[in-house]
Amino acid sequence: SVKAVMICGENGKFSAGADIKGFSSPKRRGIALGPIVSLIERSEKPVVAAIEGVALGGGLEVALGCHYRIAHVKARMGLPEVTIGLLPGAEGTQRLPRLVGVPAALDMITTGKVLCLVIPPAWPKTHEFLLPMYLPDVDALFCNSIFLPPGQPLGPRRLSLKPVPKLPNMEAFLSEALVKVKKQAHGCLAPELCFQAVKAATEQPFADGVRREQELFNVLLTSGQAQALQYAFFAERAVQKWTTPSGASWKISDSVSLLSLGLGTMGRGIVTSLVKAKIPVVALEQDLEYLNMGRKAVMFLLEREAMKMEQGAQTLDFHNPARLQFTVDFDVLRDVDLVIEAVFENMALKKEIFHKLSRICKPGAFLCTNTSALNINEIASATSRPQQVIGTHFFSPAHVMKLLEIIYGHHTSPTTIATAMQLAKVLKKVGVVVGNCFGFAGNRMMFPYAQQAVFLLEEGSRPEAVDQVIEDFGFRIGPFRMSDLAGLDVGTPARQRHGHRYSPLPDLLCENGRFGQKTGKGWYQYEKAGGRTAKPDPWLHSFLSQYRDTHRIKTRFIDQEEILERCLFSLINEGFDILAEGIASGPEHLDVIYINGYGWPKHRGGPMFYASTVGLSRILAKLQKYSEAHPDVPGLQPSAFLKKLVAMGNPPLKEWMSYLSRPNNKL
Ligand SMILES: C[C@H](O)[C@H](C)C(=O)SCCNC(=O)CCNC(=O)[C@H](O)C(C)(C)COP(=O)([O-])OP(=O)([O-])OC[C@H]1O[C@@H](n2cnc3c(N)ncnc32)[C@H](O)[C@@H]1OP(=O)([O-])[O-]
Repeated sequence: SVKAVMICGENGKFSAGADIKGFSSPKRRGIALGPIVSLIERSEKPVVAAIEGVALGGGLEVALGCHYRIAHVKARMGLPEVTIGLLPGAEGTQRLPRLVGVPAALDMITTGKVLCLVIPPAWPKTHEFLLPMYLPDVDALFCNSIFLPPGQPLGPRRLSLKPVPKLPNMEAFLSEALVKVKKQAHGCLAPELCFQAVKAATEQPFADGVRREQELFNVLLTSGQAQALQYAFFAERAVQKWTTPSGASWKISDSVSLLSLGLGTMGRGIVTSLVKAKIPVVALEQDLEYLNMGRKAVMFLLEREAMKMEQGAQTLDFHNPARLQFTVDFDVLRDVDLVIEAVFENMALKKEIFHKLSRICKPGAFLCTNTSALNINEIASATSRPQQVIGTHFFSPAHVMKLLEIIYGHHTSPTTIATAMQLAKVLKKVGVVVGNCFGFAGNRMMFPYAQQAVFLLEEGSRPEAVDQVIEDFGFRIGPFRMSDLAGLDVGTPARQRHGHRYSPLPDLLCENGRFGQKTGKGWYQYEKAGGRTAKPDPWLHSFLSQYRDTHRIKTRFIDQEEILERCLFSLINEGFDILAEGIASGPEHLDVIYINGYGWPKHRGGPMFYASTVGLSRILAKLQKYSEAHPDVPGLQPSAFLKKLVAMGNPPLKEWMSYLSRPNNKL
């Protein structure tokens, strides 16, 4: 008597796919999802997938095995397996191309993009995928089952029986698509294997394609990259549940409307970020000249962002003064809930501004500083409300980079921290709460890394050699290309004197007018000032050899392993000190910071996860070797916490913090 079967989710969600936690456990439980999807498809009764909320991964694959799919207009669908180092393993790589064609299927599966329904006016009702049906009451739909004309044969509704739509130039299309997939993978395996699975659908019958899909899935499942990406998935969620040594925790939060202050490079990106998040903003500059320059830059960025937004998605309303206003008048700050200061990295200037803010802003207003390293407590001491002062360290370009490092001072209240975390969420950024020290967490780990890179030049290497090793590891950009991009005159590595080795190389280049891309030469040479194409520079090579002669530095050939280890292990070493001091509350926090703020390759999980895969004993042994060779470089002396973990038998990353009796919190 059954007329049709309806598969739907609960709580307004269809399904987010397989339980990712299940993949990391060696003994994966239960039978595979693929055969279940095929069983659904073989049903003699019509099966309809009623999609609300999300249909992701295995969830969408179940829907593809149904004969009909109907979706709520706000439903979101995708096959995001590639983002966790896998591929759709329930026959999705074979069914999706049969439904939407190879180009669309490849795009979805190799990028993991999640699609919203964009309902064009003249929606072709025959195109049943993403059929825009409201589901006010799934049961009513079920009773009516209005979609299923009686007696319609189910054969044509079974995607596995449908041929993959042909392309006139399939071979050429696929080879071009493969080049693009490889280019965007940056060393990550999954995108290319996703491509291979979809390619199999164009060449083999369904059953053979499914076998090929399973082979490729199993290769990825056991790859270290899948474990690293799944670790990063949960780490990004773990950092939302922040706590501080003083006992503040994530369970409280507040809403904000806000004003940003200062329109330097960072300020422009921050304003753009806020306007994109539909937060009313007033941008304030020191004088009209700077204000007009800043306004022009912000409007340019916003025009570009508006063009990038999907057609039909909400537009950016930034011509409306109620949404975005520019001024030089400090008095405008009276009514705002939150201020973000983004002026020059000068403590005296920041204290002067915070003193002024403290007098002008309403009592409940939060005062945030975008400083990248300066002492939050000292800035807060210039106000009468230190409990409402916090660091909100954006990363350049602020409207693109996902990381927002949130730094609490000694007096910062839990509500202030929670409000800053809420701001990160509203800006669709990843907020990470850390303690106050020079360089906080991210930059503090970056100092020894950048310092080692320059020392390697002194000892015989070249910028292009160091950058090559770091970029082959998976970083988008090596330390010297980064330094040229940021400008050598901006924040050179922390100079350590008092008997500790330091390198004047960056300053000497500046004295030679070599600031990087902005002057057309720095560690590399460029086609022109502002040029982007870095070319090795013979001038620099001879400058380095003269420099070595002057300082009587005996040069030697430095192999790739030493370059990688001295840069990354010194960064990781600093991370262990940061954990021991309670500046960060767990290794996941440092990994999320590096993945989202410094371009650490996500498929390697982050510096601390990477350390756990290399093995702490190996890292300790290498640091001991390098610090014996360079006794005047503190950054290479192994962290006491690292030594303790090795002495305790290399516990897994999840247990590291339990070995800290009580972090000697410096706050
Ligand atoms: C066979 C098949 O081919 C293959 C092999 C697969 O199917 S592989 C799996 C493919 N599916 C995915 O990749 C989807 C991943 N999830 C998401 O994209 C998002 O979660 C979301 C669905 C869009 C909701 O976002 P949200 O912002 O509203 O909440 P949240 O904070 O992200 O998540 C809320 C809580 O749910 C947890 N969670 C979410 N998705 C999960 C999943 N797939 N597995 C395990 N836990 C998950 C998450 O850790 C958090 O836990 P806690 O921190 O609260 O303890």
